[in-house]
Amino acid sequence: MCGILGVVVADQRKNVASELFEGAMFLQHRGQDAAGIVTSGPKGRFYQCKGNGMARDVFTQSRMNNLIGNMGICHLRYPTAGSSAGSEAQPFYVNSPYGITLSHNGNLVNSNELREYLDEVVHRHINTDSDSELLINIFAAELDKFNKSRVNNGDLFSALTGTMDMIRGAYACVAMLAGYGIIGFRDPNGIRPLLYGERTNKNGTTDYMLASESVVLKAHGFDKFRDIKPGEAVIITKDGAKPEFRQVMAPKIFAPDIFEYVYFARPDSVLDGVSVYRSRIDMGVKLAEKIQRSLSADEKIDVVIPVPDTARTSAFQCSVSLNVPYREGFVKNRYVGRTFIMPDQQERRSSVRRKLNAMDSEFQGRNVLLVDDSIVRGTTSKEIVAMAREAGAKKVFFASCAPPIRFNHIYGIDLADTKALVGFNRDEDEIASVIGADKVIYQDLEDLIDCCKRDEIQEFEVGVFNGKYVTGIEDNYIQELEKVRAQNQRMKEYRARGMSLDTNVDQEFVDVKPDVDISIHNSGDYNE
Ligand SMILES: O=P(O)(O)OC[C@H]1O[C@H](OP(=O)(O)OP(=O)(O)O)[C@H](O)[C@@H]1O
Ligand SMILES: NC(=O)CC[C@H](N)C(=O)O
Ligand SMILES: [Mg+2]
Repeated sequence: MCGILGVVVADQRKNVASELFEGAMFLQHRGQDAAGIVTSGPKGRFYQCKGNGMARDVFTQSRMNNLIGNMGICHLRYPTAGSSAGSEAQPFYVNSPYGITLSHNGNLVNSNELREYLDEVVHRHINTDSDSELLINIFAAELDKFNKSRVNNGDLFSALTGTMDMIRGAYACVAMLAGYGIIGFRDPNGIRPLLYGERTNKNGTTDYMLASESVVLKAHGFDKFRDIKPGEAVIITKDGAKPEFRQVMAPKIFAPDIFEYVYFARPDSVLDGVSVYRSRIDMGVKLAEKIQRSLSADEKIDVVIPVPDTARTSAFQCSVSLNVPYREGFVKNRYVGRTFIMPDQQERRSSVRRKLNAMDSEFQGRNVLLVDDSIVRGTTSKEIVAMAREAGAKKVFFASCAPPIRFNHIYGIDLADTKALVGFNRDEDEIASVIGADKVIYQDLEDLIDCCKRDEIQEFEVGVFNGKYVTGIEDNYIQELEKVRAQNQRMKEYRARGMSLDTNVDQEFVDVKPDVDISIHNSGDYNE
């Protein structure tokens, strides 16, 4: 689940790069694997800086100095399709037609079909395994159909209609046309979030921002903001004209991904009118009710302890509702990022202990209720339960604000293959025994939906819990996804064992891209 951002400032002499960098810091939790900025400056030229790593590592001062122009877009990547190769870092760029660059959050679920079309019908070269590269090329091919030396807003909107007719899946995007402006659009189910905001300058001019989460807009003074609607697009030109909005595709069932509220988004964001913080408070209330129904009289809880960081809001409310003391029994190392979105399982496992440390005083001789937002692979929960026992806990109950995750997430959250999910083919007692807890208590799906539901949103994308995906998927999509994930994983292990691909080529790796590959326009390398 990536973070995307776009800014156009009215003052044409100003460089927008530093504002994009600061905005990226507010979206870092959405993607830690790669970061990129592209700006558009004089003569309609693009200036790019991107590569693997966190924003602060990729966007060094000297690189930032080279990013000129009063408009630009940014991307924080958490790979969910293809690999984590440097060449798949975004924004993507195509030079024809007009020079387009694009940042994508989400996943396309008809990649095979699109790849075939791009190759056989419109003859466009695809250089990576990324679905986002397919998306930018489909948009470029649609724009090409006008065969004009210059396009206008109407053409761009029509090309987006053509693009949305072809692509299937989840997508919130910010694109930029060289020397022209930035474009935001969101899939017709509104699965992934995207907001638009305005900031009025002292001289009466207006700056514009597009971002994945409201927290960026607020922090940067874009205080007039709203969500882009499902199937809607906006074009913000660099000349200061009033932005134009258009419904480029009729909206379908409005079904934002519920996982944004469970785990992904920052608590201080409001997405599609729903406060992430409030929804997590409500999750704590409902979870407490479920816990009361699930525990017998002799299963007494002495203390509620959150699994930092995301679960803290719900855990606190849960303790209030249960009328049981709340204690921060695990201290989080603030220098370790989110473990779940790390691409490598080995790294995820060792990170849990580096990230969290148990204080014996809060566990010793007590029956503890550990509260987490979700249990995915069980990596965190297994370690956490062991740490609670090592710290002297008598009984360890484990509660999850989300229901059991039993299916793939196919819209931009790399939740692991079904077989790697601890909830796959296991009931709650079996899960408790795998993670070593005395009991596991899960939120019911209807309750979770109730916590997020508002008048305007009645449905949510909840495929990870029930296997029903709002867009449907192309045949073999999941098998293909799992195959590529497994190949990437084996490739990493293969390299970790120091085996050279040149001397010992395994047939299955022949079509897997190396971790660091080069390309012409989308190179992951950057110059100082
Ligand atoms: O079952 P697992 O595979 O371990 O995944 C679930 C855990 O991963 C996430 O935490 P993470 O450390 O990524 O982020 P956080 O600090 O925001 O809680 C999530 O909040 C759970 O704690
Ligand atoms: N998490 C995301 O939104 C990822 C976007 C895109 N599918 C990629 O892998 O780069
Ligand atoms: Mg967590």
